[in-house]
Amino acid sequence: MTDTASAATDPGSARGDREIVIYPDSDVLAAATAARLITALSDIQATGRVPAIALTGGGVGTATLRQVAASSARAAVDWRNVDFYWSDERFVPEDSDDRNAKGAREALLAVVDADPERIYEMAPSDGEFGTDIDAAARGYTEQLPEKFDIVMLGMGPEGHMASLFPDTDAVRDTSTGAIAVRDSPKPPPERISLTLPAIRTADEVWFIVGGPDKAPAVAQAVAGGDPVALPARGATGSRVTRWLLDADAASDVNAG
Ligand SMILES: O=C1O[C@H](COP(=O)(O)O)[C@@H](O)[C@H](O)[C@H]1O
Repeated sequence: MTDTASAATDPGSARGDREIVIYPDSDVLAAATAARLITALSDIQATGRVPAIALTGGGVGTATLRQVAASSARAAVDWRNVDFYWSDERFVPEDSDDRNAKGAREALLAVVDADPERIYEMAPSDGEFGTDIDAAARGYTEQLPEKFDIVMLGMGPEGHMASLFPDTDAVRDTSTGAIAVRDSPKPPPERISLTLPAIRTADEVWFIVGGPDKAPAVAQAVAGGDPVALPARGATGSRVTRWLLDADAASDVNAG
């Protein structure tokens, strides 16, 4: 524990370890997560492997990528040898500002000159599958790695992560792949998402969550329970699940 962050590890959690790290605000959360990401990717590359990572959209998720791009330590990573996937995507035209991939490209991938052959974007609605969202989801499933090293996730105030929302067919899906989501309560309605089993192939799952509106869902997620009611409960890494929080998002966990 330091004066800027506190950490707790729960080795008794059902699947892998769980770590909760609390940062004073969302800027520090993004900067510290960027540093963590650079170190994690560089460590995997040091073993001779190409890391497979699933990126997230969302406010703090994209801010984290900007912080990676701004860091001089980013030179520790060979960015041409990282496989980039997404945990979810909005099924809209490629140039739409709603695209998580567009945000990631602008924030990081274009800056570090990532290898286009290693950037696995979910198809847009004007891409190779046209408006056939099921075909687009199947196409993505075929591209997925056997397992991820790291899956990065944001979380909504109602506990959704990726594009798996409470009490939906999507969060109940037991396939290991990507699926079409047609009725997202958060716009835009059409999305593609990794399923819970696909997320759970990851060695490490990182939730990156900031803001007071997320506090109740964070507390409910870390307390455990039914993932159908609160999808974030079901997203766990086989080695570790990290909850990387700002103080506002963690406020109900502290109160507990
Ligand atoms: O719609 C989405 O929302 C979540 C959370 O976004 P945030 O801005 O509230 O942090 C995000 O993780 C997901 O990728 C995105 O599609």
